[in-house]
This record gives sequence, structure tokens and C-alpha cells, in this order.
Amino acid sequence: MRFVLGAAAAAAGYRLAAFDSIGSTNDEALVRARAGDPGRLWVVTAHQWKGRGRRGRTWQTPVGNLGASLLLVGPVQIAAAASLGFVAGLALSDALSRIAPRLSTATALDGAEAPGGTRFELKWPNDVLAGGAKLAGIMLESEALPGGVTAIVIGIGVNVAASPVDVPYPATSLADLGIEADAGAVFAALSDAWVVRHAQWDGGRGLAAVRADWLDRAAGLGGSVAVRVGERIVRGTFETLNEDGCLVVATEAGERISIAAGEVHFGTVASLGTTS
Ligand SMILES: O=C(O)CCCC[C@@H]1SC[C@@H]2NC(=O)N[C@@H]21
Repeated sequence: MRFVLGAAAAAAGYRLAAFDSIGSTNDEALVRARAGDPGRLWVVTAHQWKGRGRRGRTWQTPVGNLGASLLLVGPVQIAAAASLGFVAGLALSDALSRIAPRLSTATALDGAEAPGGTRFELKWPNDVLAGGAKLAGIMLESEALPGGVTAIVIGIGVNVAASPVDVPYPATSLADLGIEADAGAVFAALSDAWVVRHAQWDGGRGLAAVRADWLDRAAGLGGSVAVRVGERIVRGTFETLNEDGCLVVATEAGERISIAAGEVHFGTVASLGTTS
């Protein structure tokens, strides 16, 4: 697989380290950060054999899927950095909409619009769905480095050629959706879309616009959700995201609960168990 940066990403000074196969692009990015890499580095592959997902899960990247990690290094505030997951989700959905316009009704930041069909949707906190099934996952990691700077690694996994097997959620891939694109094309579009969305975010100053655009593509907004928060299940209506990126759930008891981390299930999902 040949990977190249998009033209806008190259012009903005991003660099690329591409691998035919690697354990985990997130691990490689963190190793490079510890060795003094200045950041703005994409580590990409079309095969991972030790890919990691959120919550300590494994992430499958069979040959032909995309594993990409963006390393940023700087004096970043962790609270602002947490919102980069939303920026990445928007960038990825912009990129996917360019590659598969028939699946998008979303309007990209530059005004490009495409008609009809299934939407790429963003599922809180960091998934991209197509037709209600998980197409991509995003994971943020950070590490304090000497000199008061922080390494932030944004890991993005896209099911391009194949969806994962034996996962406890509906999953899909671009191939399953009938979209002929390879991991290199998805990456080039993603790297360019990132430049545009990162400029919108503007060090956290553009967070209100990012949040509004994210909500515009949110899956399940206004519908019933059951959110697993540790041992507790919160049930209610997915009302909004608050300014800190927490999921706000309105319960039947009239409470508004802000959730910083949890696992969202759409609908009432009786199998999740006890309500609180
Ligand atoms: O659990 C999730 O949904 C997040 C998955 C993130 C997977 C990506 S693939 C590229 C990068 N390298 C990894 O080991 N994980 C992330």
C-alpha cells in the first residue's frame, strides 16, 4: 500500500511515517514522541497486529484497513486536547463524505454538499457510523514529556476492506457498503480534512463551532439512550453535548446528567440491566 499525505497536509508541514505492517501506530507515535519527535507526524499502516482500542480493547486492522495515528507535541492544555477527538471525528466524516458522496448528506466545512442516502454519523464520544454500524473508531492518548510539553496521539482506525469479526456491536466497512476506496485514498483525504478542521478548532478557541458541527452529525440526538457509566446505567434522552464535550442525558425523573465517559447504546436496550 502506498501512502502519501494530501497536498494541504504536506503544505501545512505535516510529515508521514508509513508501514506495510506494524503492531500499533499509536505505540509507534508514542515511541517517537519520547525520542524527541517534534509532532505533526502521521504514522500510518494498512495492517496492525497489536492494534489497541478504547477501554483496553483490541482493535482489529486486517490487511487493507487503515490505522493512522497523528502525533502532536506542544504545550497543550489537556482539557482542550480532549476535544481533539471531536475534531478528528469531523475530519474523518468530511474525508469519507468526499470519498463516498452518495453516502453523505453532511455539508463539509468548505461548503461541499452531496445528496441523499445513508449518512456518516458521529457517535459519542468518538465513533463514525454508517447506516447505524461502526465504520471507524478514534482514540486519544497523551503523555507528559520533558520540558513541559505534552504528546497527544490521535489514533484513527477505519474499516476499509473488512469489518471486524466477533465484536459486540454492529460493524461495517467501506467494502461492505459497496465503496471502492483503498486505505491510501482514505488517508490522503483524512490528512487534508484534518488541516481544515484543526484550523477551525484553533487551539480550542473554535470549540463552539466544532461542537455545533459535531452535533449536526450526531447519531441518536434527541432519541433514547442507555449509557453504561462504570457499573451504573443512565437512561433517558440524548439532549446535547455540553461545552466540555460531556454527553447530556435528560432522564424521565427530570434530571439532566452530564457524562464525561461512558458507553452509549441507542434505544432502551433492556439487556443492559438496572436503571439508575
Ligand atoms: O476503540 C475504538 O473505537 C478506538 C479504536 C482506535 C484504533 C486506532 S487504529 C490506529 C491507532 N493504533 C492503535 O493501536 N489504535 C488506534
